[in-house]
Amino acid sequence: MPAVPDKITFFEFLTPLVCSGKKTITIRDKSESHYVVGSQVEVFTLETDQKVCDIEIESVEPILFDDINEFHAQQESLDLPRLKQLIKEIYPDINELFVITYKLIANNKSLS
Ligand SMILES: CC(=O)Nc1ccn([C@@H]2O[C@H](CO)[C@@H](O)[C@H]2O)c(=O)n1
Repeated sequence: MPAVPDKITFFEFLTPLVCSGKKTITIRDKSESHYVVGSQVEVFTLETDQKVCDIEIESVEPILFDDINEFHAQQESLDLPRLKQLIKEIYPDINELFVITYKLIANNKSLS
């Protein structure tokens, strides 16, 4: 792993939201919290490892699962119950998570 991570994966079904600029945060565990503010990161689909767009990291902040709220859901472009369910599926026993905020820089494909 490079000192400054330059790649992030998302579930394929979420990548249109990331690459259209609708989804501007992701919530990850500690192992994926080492992104550096100001760095550029390539976005790939988890399932097929396809590059879909580039983002720039704007912030990385700790959060507890119980503190995830409507505001995060809006930034995720997901319903809050759906977001919490997804996070519980991905990180079943983890309470200490990180909100990674990013902005879209460039698109690889035109997503319609
Ligand atoms: C290895 C890998 O790709 N992991 C993950 C982990 C999370 N997520 C999404 O981030 C948000 C907060 O967890 C939700 O929208 C999740 O669905 C994702 O797409 N991919």
